[in-house]
Amino acid sequence: MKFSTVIPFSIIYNISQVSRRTPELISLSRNLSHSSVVFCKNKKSSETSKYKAKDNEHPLKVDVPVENIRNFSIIAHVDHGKSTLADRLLEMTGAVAFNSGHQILDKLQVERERGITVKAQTASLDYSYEGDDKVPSGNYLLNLIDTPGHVDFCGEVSRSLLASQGAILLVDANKGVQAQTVANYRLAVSRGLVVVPVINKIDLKNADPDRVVSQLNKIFGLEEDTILRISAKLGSGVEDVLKAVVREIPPPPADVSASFRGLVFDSWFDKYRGAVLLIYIRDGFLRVGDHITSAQSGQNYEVRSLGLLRPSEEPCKMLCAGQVGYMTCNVRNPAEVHIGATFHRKGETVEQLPGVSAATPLVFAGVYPSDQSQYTSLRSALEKLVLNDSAVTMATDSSPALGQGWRLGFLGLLHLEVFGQRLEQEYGAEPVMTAPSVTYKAKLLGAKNIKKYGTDEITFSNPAHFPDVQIVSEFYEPVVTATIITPDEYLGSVMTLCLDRRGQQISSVNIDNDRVMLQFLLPLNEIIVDFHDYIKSTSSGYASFDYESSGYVPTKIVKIDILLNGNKVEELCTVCHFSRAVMVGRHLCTRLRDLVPRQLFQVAVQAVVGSKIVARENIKALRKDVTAKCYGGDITRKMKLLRRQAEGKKKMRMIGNIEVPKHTFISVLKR
Ligand SMILES: Nc1nc2c(ncn2[C@@H]2O[C@H](COP(=O)(O)OP(=O)(O)OP(=O)(O)O)[C@@H](O)[C@H]2O)c(=O)[nH]1
Repeated sequence: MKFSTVIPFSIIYNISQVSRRTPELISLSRNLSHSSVVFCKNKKSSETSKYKAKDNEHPLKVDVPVENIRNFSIIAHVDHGKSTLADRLLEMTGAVAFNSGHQILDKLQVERERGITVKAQTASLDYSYEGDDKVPSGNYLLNLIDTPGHVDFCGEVSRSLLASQGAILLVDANKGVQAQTVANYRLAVSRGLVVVPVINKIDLKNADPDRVVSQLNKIFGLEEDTILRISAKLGSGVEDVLKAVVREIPPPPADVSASFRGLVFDSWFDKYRGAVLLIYIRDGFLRVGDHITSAQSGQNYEVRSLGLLRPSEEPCKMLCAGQVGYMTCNVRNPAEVHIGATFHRKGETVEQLPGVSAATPLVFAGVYPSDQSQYTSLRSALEKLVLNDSAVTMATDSSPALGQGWRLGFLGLLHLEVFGQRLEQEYGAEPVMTAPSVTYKAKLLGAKNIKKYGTDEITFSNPAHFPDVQIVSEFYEPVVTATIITPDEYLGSVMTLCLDRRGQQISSVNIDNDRVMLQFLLPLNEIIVDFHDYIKSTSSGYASFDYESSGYVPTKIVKIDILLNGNKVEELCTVCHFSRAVMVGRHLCTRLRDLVPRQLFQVAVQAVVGSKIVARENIKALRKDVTAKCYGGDITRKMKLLRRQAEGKKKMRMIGNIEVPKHTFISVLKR
């Protein structure tokens, strides 16, 4: 069977001008052996590409039918070698030169600094397959998506899988199956993807691939002969991965002859072109100049540019069914972009493609400009960054101390940290980020209160919105099911840590001779700040941890108010479990004692729950030496001066109002 056919662009264009849905066109396009990929190449890439133009008269070529396209993601636990494998695949397929640099797809500064992937990246690769009993030889177009491994970026993995029919599941030959391996495998299988299991780092001295094979077999039921063994670093066995992708992963279920349907699964902002959308063409084709509509918002656009990522942008005039590429259509307002939206041709009605359900944010933090004059520029930076990181939710908020700002929702603490770092590095913004919190629920008492709020259950993440306990029958807090895989020897300390954090054990399974997989139900509030660090330090870095949201459970939470000299400071209040109130109160009081500037009189810092004071610190008074002018003389003279000073201070304390500078609030509120 011959796949490559060259069609002058003008023919395709003219046919489609007549009518896209006529039976003639459908049969013609089928006869053209699924003329699915039409793209132009710039001079440089056409030299390196395996798809050499058959004539130089026209820059457009038709190659690679849908049957020869493979869309796949690389999924794994953190640091199991996804980006390294992606580099090797790019090199072996000629997309980049050999040894062109480390981690080509980790483009962000934050990724290079931290050595982790935080953003899924796409690359289209050309691969010439020799053929076997299952698939014929030919030129294949492989669309690879390198995904992040950390649990906080699972939203990226989830979106990447939307545009994939298969996934390479990478497992470290030394560390074996880890918590995120389990989570990613389950996610891929639940989406109906074909999983290609690959054991990486077999070159390591203490690699034990046989043990990993038995783990994969025990946990996922994967057969030994389907598991590949490679060293992504050295490149050994990587060719087999390419072959397995072509052999095992099915082509996209695309219909070239149907009306155009495309799914937006990622986007970023370009200051010249507006929003750049990463689109998976499910059916039909899309050309520059086409008029399209977003099924989600009903808004119309004209396609300004199209292209493939190889891995840098390579413009083309057309994208066809099965392909993954980028598109710009002069979207200036980032809020118009909906990840998971289906695009179709203007005036047509199509069935929407299944999108992604929005990731549920678990951790919330306030973001405020350090100066209100920077409000507009910070808003624009936030909107652009949220466009690139659609797992973040954004709602306006205000604080008496920090002014107008936003309350942002994140998938975890690392996500929050990375977002703050990207804001600074990519947009030069230096906002104030407040301490993270979670969303609580409160069931209301009495018909009057239910009528007042319009509901019998209110939710709040901002401690300032904590309802009056008199009107609440029950509080609820979010919990997660945590999966922890740890070596036997650390089992005791890991379990102690979980129980300390109010955890309830669900299960414990031995996954091999020296590793245990634990499942715990843990309150989210207990793990958002430092749980991951503690797990790593109690297990010398060997245990891995992953979690998924498990709804809400009844709880006893209290609001801690902070009083300065008897006056309540609303912005400093916080919410915690009643058993932690004394500890949290003490911590806040100590911080304030060190941060609030000393006054001429002593100031009491108190942490109060309801009417009970749970912690107190004193900020000592500034002492003026009123006896400085008394050289020698009678002691009673000195005593008189000191007595007068003490009386004055007492008066001041009664009427004195403390001036707390803004930076003190910022230091206490921020993490
Ligand atoms: N010895 C050896 N080291 C490897 C191999 N593959 C990757 N590494 C190393 O493992 C570390 C992590 O590799 P990455 O490719 O960044 O891992 P990753 O899965 O992309 O990491 P995240 O995206 O942050 O989850 C790097 O130091 C790599 O050099 C291999 O086959 N052998």
